[in-house]
Amino acid sequence: MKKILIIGANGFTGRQILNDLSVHAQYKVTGCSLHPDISPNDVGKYRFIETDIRNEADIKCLFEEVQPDVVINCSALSVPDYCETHHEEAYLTNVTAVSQLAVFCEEYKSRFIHLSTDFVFDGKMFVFDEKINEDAGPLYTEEDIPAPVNYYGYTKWKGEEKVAETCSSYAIVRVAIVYGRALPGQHGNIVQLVMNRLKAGQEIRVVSDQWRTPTYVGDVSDGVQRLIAHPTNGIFHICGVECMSIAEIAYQVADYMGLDHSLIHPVTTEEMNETTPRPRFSGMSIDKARTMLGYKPQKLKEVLANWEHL
Ligand SMILES: NC(=O)C1=CN([C@@H]2O[C@H](COP(=O)(O)OP(=O)(O)OC[C@H]3O[C@@H](n4cnc5c(N)ncnc54)[C@H](OP(=O)(O)O)[C@@H]3O)[C@@H](O)[C@H]2O)C=CC1
Ligand SMILES: Cc1cn([C@H]2C[C@H](O)[C@@H](COP(=O)(O)OP(=O)(O)O[C@H]3O[C@@H](C)C(=O)[C@@H](O)[C@H]3O)O2)c(=O)[nH]c1=O
Repeated sequence: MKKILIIGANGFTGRQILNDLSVHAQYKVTGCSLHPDISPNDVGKYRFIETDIRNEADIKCLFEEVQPDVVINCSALSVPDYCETHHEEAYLTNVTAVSQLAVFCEEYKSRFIHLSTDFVFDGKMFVFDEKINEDAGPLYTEEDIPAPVNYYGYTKWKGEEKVAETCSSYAIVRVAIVYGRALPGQHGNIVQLVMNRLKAGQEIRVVSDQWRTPTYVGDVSDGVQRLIAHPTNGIFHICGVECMSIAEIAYQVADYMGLDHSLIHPVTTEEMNETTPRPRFSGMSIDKARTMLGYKPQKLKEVLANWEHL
């Protein structure tokens, strides 16, 4: 039986992976997070340990206790606006703590699966004109060199580097705009936000010039499970297959859920006046994951069609 340790198990992605893995008899799953178990109903299927990964002594106890074969790190300070104004805190969680986890993974011979982001890219290699906007152009591959435009992206890139230089067995899993149904107490996502606003008859402004490859949270979990079974080293883009603007995401939500289109107001990044810079384009190619892992994510409309059963 493989002993799996999921860090950040109260988070949106971490909880999905925790729930999915704990139903499999071949895994003995431990979830760990900073705060108490967000949904303790499923106790018995997994163990839960409260730990602060910024504290080296806590990590040591955790590894000693769990003796993990695989560590899946879904913890992070994951709000770009917060990281932009809290550099020290962001570096501590997204880089220093990750580096410590990597050292312990090496000591305990654990495979380290570490989640990262499309925000390591700046989008500047793409020329934006009418034609390319229609067909978002080439996608970033795992070989492309990061050049983050915000501090969150910088810390995630540095975290990736620590994992790659320390671990003998590792996978870096880059995801983007992770969506699905969040639990109360978890942060939401743009798909859920649009749905809630439109259902309530409220207007929403959405950027029409930021292109992403949105990722269903269940597909992240599927990709991670494939990486447990297929212990290859390196970076993997585990995201959706469709590259679309945030406005296109909003329109698909309205279309497939039968909601009012006219409440959606597309705006440019300039008009949105976001405090944190974001890459205009960060679409990632899943060719590597498709070929090496057999990864086959769902399209947004497929997830929306099944939304009530998620
Ligand atoms: N959501 C998205 O759209 C995207 C996410 N990513 C990346 O994917 C990963 C998962 O993101 P997401 O699901 O949004 O994460 P969340 O923000 O939902 O969850 C992160 C979790 O990390 C835990 N955590 C934070 N600090 C500590 C700490 N010091 N010690 C222990 N646990 C801690 C928190 O625990 P608690 O709740 O107990 O405080 C929280 O539940 C991250 O690496 C993120 O950078 C990348 C691209 C897009
Ligand atoms: C809240 C909101 C967001 N947006 C846009 C901004 C942005 O491009 C997109 C998503 O906004 P969010 O604030 O949810 O997330 P944002 O901080 O842009 O998204 C990121 O999260 C971190 C963790 C990552 O690593 C990234 O990959 C990415 O998914 O939607 C709107 O257009 N209208 C809105 O009302």
